[in-house]
Amino acid sequence: MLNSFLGKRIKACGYAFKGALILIKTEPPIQVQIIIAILMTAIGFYLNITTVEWMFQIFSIGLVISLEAANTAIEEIADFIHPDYHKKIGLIKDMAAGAVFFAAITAVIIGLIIYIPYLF
Ligand SMILES: Nc1ncnc2c1ncn2[C@@H]1O[C@H](COP(=O)(O)OP(=O)(O)OP(=O)(O)O)[C@@H](O)[C@H]1O
Repeated sequence: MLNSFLGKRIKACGYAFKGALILIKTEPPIQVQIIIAILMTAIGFYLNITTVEWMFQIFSIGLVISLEAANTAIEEIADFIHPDYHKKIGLIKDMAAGAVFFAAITAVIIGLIIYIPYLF
């Protein structure tokens, strides 16, 4: 029983990893977020930010990429369920994009709080 529980969890991790790879390979918004994440990580090393600042930066990057991934999945569902134009589909897609917007604004504010003191 434990074996099958563990086996299922390991399989689920495999599917999740496969999903992450698909997102990285095929979705330009995710690719852009990953480039920004790499750039911010390089800047973090260059300016030698503190452990707490690293924690906030990594959390912000994870939050934005995760929500971008969820937004992509919602867009896929919307297009699958209703490929034609519909006001409601537009609303659903805009709301999902709004979630990414909230995360992105939060990440920018955190970034400013971390980096402004290093610049002045
Ligand atoms: N089927 C539809 N019906 C109504 N409005 C739509 C529909 N598809 C897209 N839209 C509108 O166009 C906007 C962009 O939709 P789209 O699916 O191209 O998202 P996107 O963010 O540009 O996609 P991607 O991230 O793949 O570039 C939506 O937020 C919505 O306002």
